[in-house]
Order: sequence, then C-alpha cells, then structure tokens
Amino acid sequence: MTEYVGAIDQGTTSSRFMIFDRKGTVVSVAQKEHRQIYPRPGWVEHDPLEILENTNEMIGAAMARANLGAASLVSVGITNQRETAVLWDRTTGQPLHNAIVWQDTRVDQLVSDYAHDGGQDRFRAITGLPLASYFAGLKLRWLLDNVEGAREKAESGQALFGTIDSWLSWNLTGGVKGGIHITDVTNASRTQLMNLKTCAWDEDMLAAFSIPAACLPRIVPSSQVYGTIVIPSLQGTKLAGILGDQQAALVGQTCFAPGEAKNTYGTGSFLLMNTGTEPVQSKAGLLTTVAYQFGTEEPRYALEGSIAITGALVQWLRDNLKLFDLATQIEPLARSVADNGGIYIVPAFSGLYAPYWKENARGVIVGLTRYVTRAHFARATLEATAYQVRDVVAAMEEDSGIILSSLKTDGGMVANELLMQFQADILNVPVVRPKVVETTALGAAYAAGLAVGYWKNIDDLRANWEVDRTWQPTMPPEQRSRYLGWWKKAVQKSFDWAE
Ligand SMILES: Nc1ncnc2c1ncn2[C@@H]1O[C@H](COP(=O)(O)OP(=O)(O)O)[C@@H](O)[C@H]1O
Ligand SMILES: O=P(O)(O)OC[C@H](O)CO
Repeated sequence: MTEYVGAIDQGTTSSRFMIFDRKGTVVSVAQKEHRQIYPRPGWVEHDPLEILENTNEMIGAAMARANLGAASLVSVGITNQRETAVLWDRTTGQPLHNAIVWQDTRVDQLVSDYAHDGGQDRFRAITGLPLASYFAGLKLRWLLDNVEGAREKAESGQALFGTIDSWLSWNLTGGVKGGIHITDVTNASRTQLMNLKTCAWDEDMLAAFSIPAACLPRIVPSSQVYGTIVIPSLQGTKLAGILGDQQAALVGQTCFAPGEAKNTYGTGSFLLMNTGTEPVQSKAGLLTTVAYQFGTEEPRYALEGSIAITGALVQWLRDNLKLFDLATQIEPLARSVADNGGIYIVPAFSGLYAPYWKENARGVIVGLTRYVTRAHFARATLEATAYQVRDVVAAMEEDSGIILSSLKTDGGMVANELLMQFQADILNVPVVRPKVVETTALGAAYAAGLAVGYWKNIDDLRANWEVDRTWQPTMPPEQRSRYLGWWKKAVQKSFDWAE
C-alpha cells in the first residue's frame, strides 16, 4: 500500500486538509472558509467550534477524494494561524468565548499601560517580542479579566488555554475523553509568555501578565509523536508534527540553513529568516521567534517581519467595497490601468506591525483625485503588499547583515503574477515561486513525516524543492526611489490616528 502524510492547515481565512506523497506532491486537498466575526471596530473573532467542525469535515472530504483510509497515512501534522487565543472548559469541551484572532486590537489599552511603565521593548530580552496587541498572552489576560468565571476556572485547571494548534490537538486526540493539552514551541513563542532561551513558560512573564500556569498547555517540539488521533476519518493515525503556519512555510521552503528566508503572502504576510541555534535580538523592528525544533535537536530560531494586512486588503475590496466578486479578479482589474493613478493605500487596519509597531496607526488612502477608478484601487492594493514586504526586507537586511539575493515566496497571493513582478521591481531582486506553493501545509507534513521516519532527514526534504517561476526586476532605479518616497509619505499619514 502506498503511504502518505496528512497536514491540517488551519489558517485565518480557511481550514484545509492536504495529503502529500514522499516527493512532497499534493495528492488531495479540501478547503472551507469560516466566518470572520467583527463585534466592534478593531475586534476580530472566530468560532472555535466552527473551526473544529470545518477541519473535521475537510479531513473527511480530502480522504474521500483520494479514496484513502486512515491506514494509508503514516502520520498527520498541524499548522495553524498563530496567536489566536482559545479558552475552553475541559469537562464540557465548550469554548468560554469566541477565539480572539491575532489581528484583534482589543488589548490596545493594556499594551499602552505596560509600555508606559518600561517601554514597548521591556519584554523583548525574554520573549523576543515587543509589546503589541498581536500576541496571545494579553488576549488570554483579556479573557481571564472579562469572561465571567474564567479566571477561577483557569486557576483550578478547569479551563484550558491554547492557540489553535492546542485546541485542535486536544480535540483530535480525544477531547473531554483524555485529549492531550499541548502546544509546539513555535506557537508557544508567540504568546509572549515563553522564555526564548529555555523554551519553557517564563514565571516572570506569567506574573507580569497575571496568567495562572494551571491553564497552559505543555510545550512540545515541532516534530515528535505526540499521541493518537481518534476521530473516525483518521482513527489510529499518529499526530506527529505541529508548527505555527509561518514557521511551517519556512520548513516547507526548506530554509534550514542560517540566512535562508521566505515570504508567505496570505491574509497577512510574514518574512522569516533562519538564524540558526541562537536567538538574534532585533534592532530594526523585527520579531525573534522559534523557527522549529525537530525531536530532541536544539531549537532553531528566526527573525520575522510580520505584516498584518496584505491578502486581507484584497478581501476587504471584495467584501466591504464590492469592487469584484473573487480575489482572482483583482489581477485583470489592476492590469487594466498602467499604474496606481497616484493613490497609495496603507492598510493599517490593526495598527501597523513590523517594522513600525504602531498600535495607533489606522488605514489611509492618500492621493485621491477625480481621476481615480476602482482599477487604481486594485493596483494600489497589490502595491501596498509589495511595499510592506519591502519595508520588512530592509529591516531584515539591517538586523542580519545579510543582503537578500532573491526572495522565495509562497501563500495564496502568489498566484497573482502582477504582484510578483511588482515585488521584484520594488525589491530589485528576483522573486522565486516554488512548484508547491502550499508550503505551510507541506512544512507541517514534513514535521510529521520526519517524526516517523517517512523522510529520513532534511536532505530528503531539500531534494523535493523545485522552482516554478522567477520574476526579474525591470524597474528603473529612479522610478523605484520615487515610488518608495511616496509610499513612505503615505505610511507617515497613517500614524497616530486612533486615540
Ligand atoms: N489571485 C489573487 N490575487 C490577490 N490576492 C489573492 C489572490 N488569491 C487569493 N488572494 C488572497 O490571499 C489570501 C488567501 O491566502 P491563504 O494563503 O489561503 O491565506 P491564509 O492562510 O491567511 O488563510 C486571501 O486574503 C485572498 O484575498
Ligand atoms: O493564517 P495566516 O496565513 O494568515 O497566518 C496568520 C499568522 O500566523 C498570524 O501570525
């Protein structure tokens, strides 16, 4: 019987199950979007039960599509939207509140209060992260302070906290009937509660954020057999890999050597560079994070430039402004005009993340005249992605001292070839798209496959990576610097809008 590896990819927009063979080729996939819940401006929630239901349904659908039974999978990995916080009751299995999504800004005030006494970088040395509403620890603090009875339940261990990897692994391995309560080290590194060097929960951080240790999951490596899945479609399969989705993409792109980097273009965009076995502290506004830890090996670290809104701006044009019906339609619309018509969009919907970390920034559209059409909006939207990525590339080069010679890309937006060309033009380096752009799921499959010996080592994985297409820069230098000047001016306009 041919054997495969499965990967659950639980993203901000949708949940997917993908099945891969030894060459890293996609054998089957099923995907379903879930609801984005916006209770107030700046708040973003997901229903954890809907996510669980969709995940289970997509597992069943992808297995049925490939006509496979659970016995055909040697193991399954999970990769997930990071920082999204869930708190649930261990006896009923019910969430105590909707999941608070990474983009949610409700802890703004807490962030300002903490930053007021000690500055935005006061926890960087321990956690690698600046104070920001982005990370999971303060979201948990909000749940404990605002959901009736939550703090008592968390203190007694009755309520369990986790990011989406914890929520899914607990449910897949039995839930109320003995599910395992774990999180992998990459996800844990995004809570701002983990000590980056020891990779354990940090007592000082728990005290600073008033978080009881009793509700926290056990931190595990990214690749290891954790337990056995009990849901019918995967009955008896080993759960053997967990990685936050951006770290999973780094693994899927086989960026195993220090200095290797990738950028993933999804709801947001995330540039990660492997920095090896030592965490490198950023001076240029990047994050220091765990890249992966395979079994008993030392953890590997990365510098990360996180951008909250890129593909989400395409969705906003589609869903809120109704400029087109499908995300794919943005490309022909943008191509119907020669340039952005003079407008720049800075999508600071959740403040600005790397390298600015401005909680109080909000979205702006500048340069409007009566000449501007929806096609210019489409073009400026794609350009906003490329400019934001350029800003984090500049920070990465400053922090690492490494000048990127090309950029490896992946994620849903890389289907957009106008974006890929503009990205190459604005960065002035070639942009490379691999054959498998589902590198997030692939990375989780690699972690799960390595744990059970399906792939022997990282050389097996490297052999699977292949280029699909490369875009070369063609923009004249003076045009690039003129455009970048406008962009920088637009970014400044977004600062200090929210009170
Ligand atoms: N052809 C396209 N052009 C531009 N954006 C696109 C295109 N196709 C998808 N997107 C955007 O990519 C995002 C989906 O990418 P994906 O990697 O699946 O995201 P996530 O993992 O964050 O859920 C959506 O925000 C969507 O708007
Ligand atoms: O689900 P994605 O691909 O938008 O990724 C979200 C990130 O993990 C947030 O940090």
